[in-house]
Amino acid sequence: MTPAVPEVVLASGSPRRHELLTQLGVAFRVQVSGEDEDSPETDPARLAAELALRKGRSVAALNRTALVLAADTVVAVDDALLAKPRDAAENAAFLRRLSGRTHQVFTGVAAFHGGAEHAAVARTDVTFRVLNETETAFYARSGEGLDKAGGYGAQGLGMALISRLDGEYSNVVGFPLSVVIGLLRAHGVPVWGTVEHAGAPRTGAETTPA
Ligand SMILES: Cc1cn([C@H]2C[C@H](O)[C@@H](COP(=O)(O)OP(=O)(O)OP(=O)(O)O)O2)c(=O)[nH]c1=O
Repeated sequence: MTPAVPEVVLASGSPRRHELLTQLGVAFRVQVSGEDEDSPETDPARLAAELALRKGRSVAALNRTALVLAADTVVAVDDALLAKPRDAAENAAFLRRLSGRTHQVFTGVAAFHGGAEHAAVARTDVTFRVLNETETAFYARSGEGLDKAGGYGAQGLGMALISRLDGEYSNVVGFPLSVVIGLLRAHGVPVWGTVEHAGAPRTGAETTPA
């Protein structure tokens, strides 16, 4: 009996997530839930998991046989959570807050398949150089940070703001590949053309007779 390879549905509008999943050689469809991201949760790791689960749940309900993946990235500095800046002025304020210190990026990835759901969270510590006002204003005006949690993109010009990363880089840009690859393999989806079961528990709903 060969386990069936489920269709993969990515419940995310993030171009970074599309690109990273494509790079793994996974064929997938995009369906976005448009879930509202408000939550009273203040713990960043729990918030990232909760929002990823919320983003994926409604899409999973519409795609019961597929493996549905959703993600959420949360940037935390001290006790504050930095969402996507509203405008360049708020983006500059975020950068001043991050300048010369270490903050945490958490991405929750949720997987839904055969009626079961599961979320895992990755953490990366990111240290910013001390930024002067000219570079803060320049970066904020570039607009690059506006659609990104924390107000910067480590994959773009924002790379120049960072002096150190502790943890997985792909997690910072919104899709921790170690977690994603583990989830794909656990559900029998080939990564780079290879099916390699991670040994995670499989439910009857995930297998069909060959
Ligand atoms: C810190 C950081 C965040 N980001 C991005 C990743 C996410 O797309 C975004 C965080 O917002 P999210 O709410 O996690 O995701 P999204 O709104 O872009 O997409 P969707 O809800 O449809 O899945 O910030 C970067 O691209 N680079 C970075 O360095």
